[in-house]
Amino acid sequence: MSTSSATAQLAALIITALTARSIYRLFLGPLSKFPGPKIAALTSLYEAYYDCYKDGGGRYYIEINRMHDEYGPIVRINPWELHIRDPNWNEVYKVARRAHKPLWYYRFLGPPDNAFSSVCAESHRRRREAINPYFSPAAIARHQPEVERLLRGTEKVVRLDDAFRALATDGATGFAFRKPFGHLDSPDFEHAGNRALRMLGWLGVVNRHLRGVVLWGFKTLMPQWLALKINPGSLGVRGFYTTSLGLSEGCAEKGEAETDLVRQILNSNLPPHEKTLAFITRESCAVALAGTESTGSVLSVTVYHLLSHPERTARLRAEVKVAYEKYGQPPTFQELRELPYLGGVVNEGLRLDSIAGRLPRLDPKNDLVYEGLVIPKGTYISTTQKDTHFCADIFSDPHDFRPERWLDVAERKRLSRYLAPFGRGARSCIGTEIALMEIYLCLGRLFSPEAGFELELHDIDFEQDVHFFHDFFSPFPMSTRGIRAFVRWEKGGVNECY
Ligand code: HEM
Repeated sequence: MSTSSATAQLAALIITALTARSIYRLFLGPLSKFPGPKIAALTSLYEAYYDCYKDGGGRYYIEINRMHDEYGPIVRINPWELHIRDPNWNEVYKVARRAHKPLWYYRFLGPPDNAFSSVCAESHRRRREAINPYFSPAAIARHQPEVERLLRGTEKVVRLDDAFRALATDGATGFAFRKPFGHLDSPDFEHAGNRALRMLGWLGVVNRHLRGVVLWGFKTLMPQWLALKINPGSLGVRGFYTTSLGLSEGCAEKGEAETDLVRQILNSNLPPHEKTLAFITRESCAVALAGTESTGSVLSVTVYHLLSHPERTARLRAEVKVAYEKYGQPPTFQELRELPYLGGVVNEGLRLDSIAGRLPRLDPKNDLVYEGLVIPKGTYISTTQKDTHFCADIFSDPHDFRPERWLDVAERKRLSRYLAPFGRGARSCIGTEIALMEIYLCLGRLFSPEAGFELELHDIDFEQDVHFFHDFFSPFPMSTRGIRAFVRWEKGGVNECY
């Protein structure tokens, strides 16, 4: 057979296979009965366009919302996934369902070799059980002095979003390795590294669509000079892993009595091949990364909203002051948690910010039902917390930051049912209490009578600099200008902050 006829046959074969796949996806497959645009049912390139390119990427959530407006509460958003926009439906996240996470979507995190990105419920259960004791109430309480120590560094605020990301990074790494990375000590709060995390978010989304090639190439093949040219903070991203590796090594060499995440994993029942240094580093790195952008972003947005409502800041200051007087010393995390107005502030911050991405799952064994429609087992199905958090039927004027909505006890009970910033079910956030501790202590100290300084926002455009625009799983605003403020020290003097 000549080369040209072999090529023609191969081309004919590919065209036939693609045509057969298209007919199956559009007319014969089990998802063909669900509403949604044909183009999304036909190819995932439609999603890839919004995720990787449109308006800088991370914009498929806007298109998904448009689809819901047109087609109703359940839509087919790609060839294999249904999305539901209904605050009262969370069937797939129930613990008893033991749903899996789809590999293709969670590729934004790299290989599925840690609790966060584990694909099947069984391997997740094993890995989560291994690290769970390290997140016990006693462990969280032990972490409070470390967070307190870190907070003393927040007095030298430069750019608020960088400062809060540095605090979150040091909080999460200090928890995992018992030794923070030290980002709060950096004069600009590791600004370049924070920028790089944003790029990593976008790369992760591209990685999802290119079957994992991007992150692998970035980590292993790309020379350092090129990575630096593309983004000066790239070293920060690589540094995140190499610093974690060094700290994991150090932890592993310490005595058995030591308490850190590495020692916890070494003492667990995981099989030996999941206790290698590389494996442990990826698990602890995943924990640290999961706690970095999320908490940093929530704190930034919450403080922005407080500072842009002076009457709310004043109310918070007054409440915190009374607590200082009551306890005669800085209130602890648990004491701050009792403050109703601060509680409303934290809930509003978590509602307006937190994770941006949809959270897909699949139940491999059982069909699901939505409003009489049977969703066949093995179908990827997702909901997005933000749809509920911004649902006007539940949270009136949902885009407003309004801590007062949480003050009435009965109303708080109703609203709490719909607030799920940390996800739901067996795969919900293991770091919830650490995140809350950092947020409560940070706000409690920043707006305390002993803070020693006041903050004033400087040249901020809400739509550009604060409002969630890109879904790189974590939410990112349109611009990279950050949240800037003047720091007015009580003893006089002003530091302008960028
Ligand atoms: C405000 C801050 C935070 C928010 C909003 C948040 C939110 C979430 C959400 C929604 C998930 C579920 C993701 C999914 O279903 O795919 C998750 C998982 C996770 N989070 Fe967080 N998180 C925060 C802080 C933290 C912190 C401080 C840590 C650790 C120090 C952490 C560690 C993790 C880990 C390890 C998982 C995976 C759990 C598993 O699959 O078993 N998070 N987080």
